Amino acid sequence: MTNIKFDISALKKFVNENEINEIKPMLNTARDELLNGNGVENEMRQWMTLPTDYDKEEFNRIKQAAKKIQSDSKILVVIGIGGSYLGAKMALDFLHDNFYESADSNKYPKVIFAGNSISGSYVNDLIKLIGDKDFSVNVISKSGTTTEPSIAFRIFRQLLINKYGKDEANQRIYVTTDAKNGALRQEVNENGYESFIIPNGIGGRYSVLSAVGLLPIAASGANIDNLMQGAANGQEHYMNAELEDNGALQYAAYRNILYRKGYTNEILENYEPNLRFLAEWWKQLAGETEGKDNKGIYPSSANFSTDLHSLGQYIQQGMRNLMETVVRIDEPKSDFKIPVTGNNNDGIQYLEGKSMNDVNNKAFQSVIIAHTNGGVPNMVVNLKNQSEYSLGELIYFFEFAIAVSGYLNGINPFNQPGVEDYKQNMFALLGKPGYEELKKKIEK
Ligand SMILES: O=P(O)(O)OC[C@H]1O[C@](O)(CO)[C@@H](O)[C@@H]1O
Repeated sequence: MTNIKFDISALKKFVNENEINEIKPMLNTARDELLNGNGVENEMRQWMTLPTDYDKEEFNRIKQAAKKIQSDSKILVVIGIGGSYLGAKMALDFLHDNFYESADSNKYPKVIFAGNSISGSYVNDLIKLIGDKDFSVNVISKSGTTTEPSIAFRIFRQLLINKYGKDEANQRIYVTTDAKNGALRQEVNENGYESFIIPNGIGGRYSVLSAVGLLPIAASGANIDNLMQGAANGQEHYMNAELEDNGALQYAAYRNILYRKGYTNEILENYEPNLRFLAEWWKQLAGETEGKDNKGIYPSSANFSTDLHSLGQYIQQGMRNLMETVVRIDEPKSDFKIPVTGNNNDGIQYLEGKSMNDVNNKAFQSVIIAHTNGGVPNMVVNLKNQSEYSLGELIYFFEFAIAVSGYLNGINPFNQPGVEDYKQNMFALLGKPGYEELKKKIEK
């Protein structure tokens, strides 16, 4: 039993039946490469068994740390970027109510993210928000040398020291990093911070079910046992089931069939505002995994019905290189009845007393019909609900599908060499020692 139903009924006019049979042998080869480890960079597949094979002692320490943060902090500042940020942010939004960050009554600390931009204004605003409130810091970086989180850590560590003194500040800093290497590991060794490990065989974008995601998620009051159980269910199913019964494999197959026909851009969509960051997380997962060797589906996102009033025009009638994947929630967290007012000045009297979820669902159905008529293939990931368990399975669904998709498209799904190029230039322009030659070259 899975909590996801992958639906391709809107693809009929775009994909012939024989096409899935034609791609199946290649898909199975890609799947086997992933499962058996005979693909490139096979040591980076530790995420695949993480939901069942994780450090239980560390898992308990994460829960203990979360309890301590809940008891002594009103704010947890989570510092990280890319895979060291997006998974936790996505999960928090997905699991909590839409305004959890601004709710004063929350019995759990607000979890606020930092170190994911180089904005001085953002830092000032966050310092203002913290004010005289008690806070802790969870700094997350596998390399320990990423510029954005390094800057933020300097700032918020100093703020902690100024407020609490060095000894107590050290008790309020939680570090998630490599087991042995990197600047942060050295800081842990020097200062005795509580620390958690990003396993060697897990890249940032596949790390949400490690301490990277688990500590912020647990600190926010969400249930990480259920999250892991849902992911374990996903692991069991998607690693073993054959194509006919395996939504993740089907998703990998169909998006590649479409890609090869010229649908080079995929838009991940939702109809619930707190799924916005699901797409942000997915964009890194898909983009860093697949976009290399001058190929790969370009991952983008849209939030409906909001963006039907902005991007909707382009999707309906713009360049026909788009495909859409909708993540739809079968049982939304709650519903609201449209008020009865007794007049029709706004023209929506016919909706009086109707459920907003029903209206939302009709919007979803209408969009699928309109967009497919307009020449945009649509796939739907139906997810049962927004529980921790369902999210765990959804995370596994996408990780597995995108990794298979990468091998299927003949690239290394586990590296990201292209990200380095701008960094080299930035280091040179900022005058980092060792980059003198490059600086001269750029300036010339
Ligand atoms: O955890 P780190 O080492 O700070 O890296 C953060 C992110 O930066 C990247 O390396 C790209 O710059 C991502 O792959 C990664 O998720």
